[in-house]
Amino acid sequence: IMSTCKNKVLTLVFVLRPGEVLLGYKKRGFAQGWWNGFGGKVEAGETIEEGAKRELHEESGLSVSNELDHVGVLMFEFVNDPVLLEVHVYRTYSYTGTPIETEEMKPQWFKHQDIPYKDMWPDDKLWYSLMLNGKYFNGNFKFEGLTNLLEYEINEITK
Ligand SMILES: Cc1cc(-c2ccco2)c2oc(N)nc2c1
Repeated sequence: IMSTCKNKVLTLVFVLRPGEVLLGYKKRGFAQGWWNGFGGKVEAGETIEEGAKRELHEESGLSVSNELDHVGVLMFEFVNDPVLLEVHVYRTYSYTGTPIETEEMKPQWFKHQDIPYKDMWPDDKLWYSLMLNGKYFNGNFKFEGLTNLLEYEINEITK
Protein backbone atom coordinates (compact mmCIF):
# COMPACT_ATOMS: atom_id res chain seq x y z
CA ILE A 1 0.00 0.00 0.00
CA MET A 2 1.16 3.53 -0.65
CA SER A 3 2.80 5.15 2.33
CA THR A 4 3.17 8.87 2.95
CA CYS A 5 6.23 9.31 0.77
CA LYS A 6 8.22 11.20 3.36
CA ASN A 7 11.73 11.25 1.98
CA LYS A 8 14.67 11.29 4.35
CA VAL A 9 17.11 13.90 3.08
CA LEU A 10 20.83 13.11 3.37
CA THR A 11 23.95 14.87 2.13
CA LEU A 12 27.18 13.57 0.60
CA VAL A 13 30.19 15.84 -0.01
CA PHE A 14 33.23 15.08 -2.15
CA VAL A 15 36.36 17.18 -1.62
CA LEU A 16 38.63 17.09 -4.65
CA ARG A 17 42.20 18.08 -5.49
CA PRO A 18 43.92 17.42 -8.81
CA GLY A 19 43.63 13.68 -9.61
CA GLU A 20 42.41 12.78 -6.13
CA VAL A 21 39.25 12.58 -4.03
CA LEU A 22 38.98 12.63 -0.22
CA LEU A 23 37.05 9.70 1.20
CA GLY A 24 36.27 8.77 4.80
CA TYR A 25 36.36 5.28 6.28
CA LYS A 26 33.21 4.84 8.40
CA LYS A 27 34.40 3.56 11.78
CA ARG A 28 30.94 2.97 13.30
CA GLY A 29 27.21 3.21 12.67
CA PHE A 30 25.43 3.17 9.30
CA ALA A 31 27.55 1.58 6.53
CA GLN A 32 30.42 0.90 8.97
CA GLY A 33 33.55 -0.45 7.29
CA TRP A 34 32.95 1.32 3.98
CA TRP A 35 34.60 4.38 2.42
CA ASN A 36 32.32 7.22 1.40
CA GLY A 37 32.10 10.95 0.97
CA PHE A 38 31.24 13.00 4.03
CA GLY A 39 27.65 13.69 4.94
CA GLY A 40 24.58 12.67 6.83
CA LYS A 41 21.25 14.01 7.95
CA VAL A 42 19.93 17.53 7.41
CA GLU A 43 18.77 19.13 10.67
CA ALA A 44 15.72 21.30 11.21
CA GLY A 45 16.42 24.95 10.51
CA GLU A 46 19.32 24.40 8.12
CA THR A 47 19.36 24.24 4.34
CA ILE A 48 20.57 21.06 2.65
CA GLU A 49 23.81 22.83 1.66
CA GLU A 50 24.33 24.09 5.22
CA GLY A 51 23.80 20.55 6.47
CA ALA A 52 26.35 19.26 3.96
CA LYS A 53 28.97 21.76 5.15
CA ARG A 54 28.22 20.98 8.80
CA GLU A 55 28.61 17.22 8.31
CA LEU A 56 31.80 17.70 6.27
CA HIS A 57 33.31 19.73 9.11
CA GLU A 58 32.09 17.36 11.86
CA GLU A 59 33.37 14.26 10.03
CA SER A 60 36.59 15.52 8.42
CA GLY A 61 37.59 18.79 10.11
CA LEU A 62 37.49 20.61 6.76
CA SER A 63 35.61 23.88 6.26
CA VAL A 64 34.11 25.18 3.05
CA SER A 65 33.40 28.90 2.94
CA ASN A 66 32.00 29.51 -0.50
CA GLU A 67 29.42 27.41 -2.17
CA LEU A 68 29.41 23.69 -2.78
CA ASP A 69 28.65 22.53 -6.33
CA HIS A 70 25.38 20.55 -6.21
CA VAL A 71 26.09 17.77 -8.72
CA GLY A 72 23.30 15.27 -8.23
CA VAL A 73 20.41 13.71 -6.38
CA LEU A 74 20.38 9.96 -5.71
CA MET A 75 17.13 8.32 -4.60
CA PHE A 76 17.38 5.05 -2.69
CA GLU A 77 14.55 2.62 -2.04
CA PHE A 78 14.94 -0.41 0.20
CA VAL A 79 12.61 -3.39 -0.29
CA ASN A 80 9.93 -3.48 2.44
CA ASP A 81 10.94 -0.05 3.75
CA PRO A 82 8.60 2.85 2.90
CA VAL A 83 11.14 5.58 3.64
CA LEU A 84 12.95 6.80 0.53
CA LEU A 85 16.44 8.22 1.02
CA GLU A 86 17.09 11.39 -1.00
CA VAL A 87 20.86 11.91 -1.13
CA HIS A 88 22.11 15.29 -2.33
CA VAL A 89 25.66 15.01 -3.74
CA TYR A 90 28.05 17.97 -3.63
CA ARG A 91 31.59 18.62 -4.88
CA THR A 92 34.18 21.22 -4.00
CA TYR A 93 37.80 21.99 -4.83
CA SER A 94 38.05 24.80 -2.32
CA TYR A 95 38.34 24.05 1.37
CA THR A 96 40.33 25.10 4.41
CA GLY A 97 41.91 22.94 7.11
CA THR A 98 43.59 19.57 7.14
CA PRO A 99 41.58 16.33 7.17
CA ILE A 100 41.55 14.85 10.69
CA GLU A 101 40.43 11.44 11.91
CA THR A 102 37.29 11.64 14.06
CA GLU A 103 35.38 9.04 16.05
CA GLU A 104 33.18 8.59 12.98
CA MET A 105 35.55 8.78 10.06
CA LYS A 106 39.16 8.20 9.02
CA PRO A 107 39.87 10.48 6.02
CA GLN A 108 42.25 9.54 3.21
CA TRP A 109 43.08 10.97 -0.24
CA PHE A 110 42.64 8.49 -3.11
CA LYS A 111 43.90 8.73 -6.70
CA HIS A 112 40.94 8.04 -8.97
CA GLN A 113 42.39 4.69 -10.07
CA ASP A 114 42.83 3.59 -6.43
CA ILE A 115 39.25 4.21 -5.25
CA PRO A 116 38.36 1.11 -3.14
CA TYR A 117 35.00 0.28 -4.75
CA LYS A 118 34.91 -3.19 -3.16
CA ASP A 119 34.72 -1.46 0.23
CA MET A 120 32.06 1.07 -0.74
CA TRP A 121 28.33 1.24 -1.39
CA PRO A 122 27.55 -0.92 -4.48
CA ASP A 123 26.02 2.06 -6.31
CA ASP A 124 29.23 4.12 -6.18
CA LYS A 125 30.99 2.42 -9.09
CA LEU A 126 28.00 3.40 -11.25
CA TRP A 127 28.16 7.18 -10.73
CA TYR A 128 31.58 8.16 -9.34
CA SER A 129 32.96 8.64 -12.87
CA LEU A 130 30.25 11.24 -13.50
CA MET A 131 30.93 13.00 -10.17
CA LEU A 132 34.73 12.98 -10.65
CA ASN A 133 34.39 14.39 -14.16
CA GLY A 134 32.22 17.34 -13.22
CA LYS A 135 29.04 15.96 -14.71
CA TYR A 136 25.55 16.51 -13.28
CA PHE A 137 23.28 13.51 -12.76
CA ASN A 138 20.24 11.96 -11.11
CA GLY A 139 20.01 8.36 -10.00
CA ASN A 140 17.39 5.94 -8.68
CA PHE A 141 18.44 2.77 -6.89
CA LYS A 142 16.49 -0.13 -5.41
CA PHE A 143 18.31 -2.13 -2.75
CA GLU A 144 17.49 -5.32 -0.91
CA GLY A 145 19.55 -4.93 2.25
CA LEU A 146 22.78 -2.95 2.05
CA THR A 147 24.61 -5.00 -0.55
CA ASN A 148 22.06 -6.26 -3.10
CA LEU A 149 21.36 -3.65 -5.77
CA LEU A 150 18.20 -4.93 -7.55
CA GLU A 151 17.52 -2.11 -10.03
CA TYR A 152 18.96 1.24 -10.96
CA GLU A 153 18.87 4.05 -13.47
CA ILE A 154 21.26 6.98 -13.78
CA ASN A 155 20.73 9.96 -16.04
CA GLU A 156 23.28 12.65 -16.82
CA ILE A 157 21.57 16.06 -16.87
CA THR A 158 22.60 19.41 -18.32
CA LYS A 159 22.36 22.07 -15.58
C1 LIG B 1 21.41 4.20 0.74
C2 LIG B 1 22.66 5.01 0.57
C3 LIG B 1 22.92 6.06 1.44
C4 LIG B 1 24.09 6.80 1.28
C5 LIG B 1 24.39 7.91 2.16
C6 LIG B 1 24.31 7.98 3.53
C7 LIG B 1 24.70 9.25 3.92
C8 LIG B 1 24.99 9.92 2.78
O1 LIG B 1 24.84 9.10 1.70
C9 LIG B 1 24.98 6.46 0.25
O2 LIG B 1 26.17 7.01 -0.10
C10 LIG B 1 26.59 6.28 -1.17
N1 LIG B 1 27.75 6.55 -1.78
N2 LIG B 1 25.73 5.33 -1.51
C11 LIG B 1 24.70 5.41 -0.61
C12 LIG B 1 23.53 4.67 -0.46
